[in-house]
Amino acid sequence: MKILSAKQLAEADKISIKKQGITSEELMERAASLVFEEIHHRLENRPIPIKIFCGIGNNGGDGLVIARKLMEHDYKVKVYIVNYSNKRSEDFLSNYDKLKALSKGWPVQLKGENDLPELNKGDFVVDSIFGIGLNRPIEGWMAKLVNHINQSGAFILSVDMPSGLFPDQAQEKNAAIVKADYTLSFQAPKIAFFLPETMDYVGNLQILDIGLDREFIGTLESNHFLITSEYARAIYKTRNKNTHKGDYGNVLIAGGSYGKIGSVMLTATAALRTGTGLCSLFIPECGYEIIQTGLPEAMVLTDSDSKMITEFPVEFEADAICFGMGVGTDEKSISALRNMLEHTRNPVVIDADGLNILSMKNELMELLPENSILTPHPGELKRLIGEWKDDFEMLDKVKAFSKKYKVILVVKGAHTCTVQNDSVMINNSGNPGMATAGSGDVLSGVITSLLGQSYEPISAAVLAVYLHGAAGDIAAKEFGFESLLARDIANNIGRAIRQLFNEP
Ligand SMILES: NC(=O)C1=CN([C@@H]2O[C@H](COP(=O)(O)OP(=O)(O)OC[C@H]3O[C@@H](n4cnc5c(N)ncnc54)[C@H](O)[C@@H]3O)[C@@H](O)[C@H]2O)[C@@H](O)CC1
Ligand SMILES: Nc1ncnc2c1ncn2[C@@H]1O[C@H](COP(=O)(O)OP(=O)(O)O)[C@@H](O)[C@H]1O
Ligand SMILES: [K+]
Repeated sequence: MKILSAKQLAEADKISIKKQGITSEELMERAASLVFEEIHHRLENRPIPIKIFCGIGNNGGDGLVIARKLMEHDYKVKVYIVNYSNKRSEDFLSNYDKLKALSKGWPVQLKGENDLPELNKGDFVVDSIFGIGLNRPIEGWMAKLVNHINQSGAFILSVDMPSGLFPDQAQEKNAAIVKADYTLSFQAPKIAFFLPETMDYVGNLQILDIGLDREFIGTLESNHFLITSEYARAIYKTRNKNTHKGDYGNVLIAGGSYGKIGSVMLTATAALRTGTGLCSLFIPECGYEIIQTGLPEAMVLTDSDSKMITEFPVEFEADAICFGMGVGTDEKSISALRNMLEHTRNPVVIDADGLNILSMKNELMELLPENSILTPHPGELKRLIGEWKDDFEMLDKVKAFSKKYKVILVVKGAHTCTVQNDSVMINNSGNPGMATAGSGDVLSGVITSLLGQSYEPISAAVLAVYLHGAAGDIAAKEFGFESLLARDIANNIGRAIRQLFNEP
């Protein structure tokens, strides 16, 4: 699904109004009615105090429509107009009149910090102050209002955007932004919903299709996409009946050191669970019995060193190679990675200490085969690309790095971003239970497996990230966040694949 900018969405509003022969007020009625329906569906006429904060632009206009519809359904509604200027939008004004006609009274006008209304824990707040029209940070008494709403303990539903959040540009530190429990956003996701510095403002996210012109949206260019299950399904390749293990890749996973053999075991388990035909590990000698006993499906080659990798079996003909988990950064292991890169033409997967080695020995970057996949978490990423001042600069630096070295970066996090050149594919599956040791090792195994099964490198990365998160979600249903182990993610990859086809 395309992630669109505020400018593109405003354009799509305009074009849709024209093509559908409707007024902007009718479009507002349509969009806000969908929000009303979501609220009505959840509250089921319970007498919860609903407090709606409306700005004076079109986001505020949405709030007025929502208020009117809720009143028509006998909800207990109080409307506050955040009256920061006299420039009310036309559609705000006509809905203001409609609301007045219905309620026979005036909404409460807020004009300064002395007007902040009482809010209680059990209240249901609708935040309709600013949407995608925000063009500067919220300041002065309105910032105090935002903090007042945030500290109230009320349930907060934001309409289109949490007010104060820029959809597609960097935010000032300590900016006043509504911290929503739930955001109902119109038509397309906005990038700020997924970036580490701003995702917490959004709460649960739902995108409402307000029926903007599909043809026009199809023509809009965006470098940013949200990975959906439909997209993952389209990438996935089914198996023929007439087939054998040789059709599903022979992968080689090189890693581990004394005390860290578990990492490669997790990677290999995940590769096998993702369908790899033949899985071999290259590990220091100390891991031989551990792997042969713990994972009989895998084959093992050992280094001459008992505790770390010092060489690479360059004669091994692998369909995909993964290097790095648990390796350490000893000079001897660095030469093992150099040796591997000097003898490999196909894209490889580099994770963990493999990435740390690349950061230490920049010249090795030049040896990476085109379209190799690097899977840094934020700490490893900093070592690779240096510090960044905000998430947008981070994305720019990652894009530049991808172009310079012709590699794919999988920037891991709550919403993992897979970056190739200028394009960013954002993942929405997964959960906080996956913040546990070894879950990154599992992801590398899934990616390597798909690479070995002849998926295009970018498809392997994107599908793997999606399935890894979906498998984590299935595992969390069984174990809860706290008990989830990395191996549970690997063991649920099959269920995540079946779920793509609604076969739980
Ligand atoms: N016909 C349409 O265009 C539709 C618009 N919709 C709603 O309209 C919203 C966008 O409306 P608007 O463009 O009117 O913008 P907003 O309602 O988001 O903001 C209103 C105006 O406030 C001013 N402003 C921005 N930041 C400010 C700040 N920090 N302090 C003080 N003033 C500030 C700007 O001049 C801005 O245009 C969407 O988010 C959505 O909720 C929906 O009703 C769908 C249809
Ligand atoms: N809150 C979260 N939501 C979704 N996914 C998460 C979350 N926390 C961690 N993950 C996923 O778990 C993995 C963690 O990887 P990493 O930090 O390398 O762990 P390790 O080094 O222990 O293997 C990544 O794929 C990341 O996207
Ligand atoms: K809002």
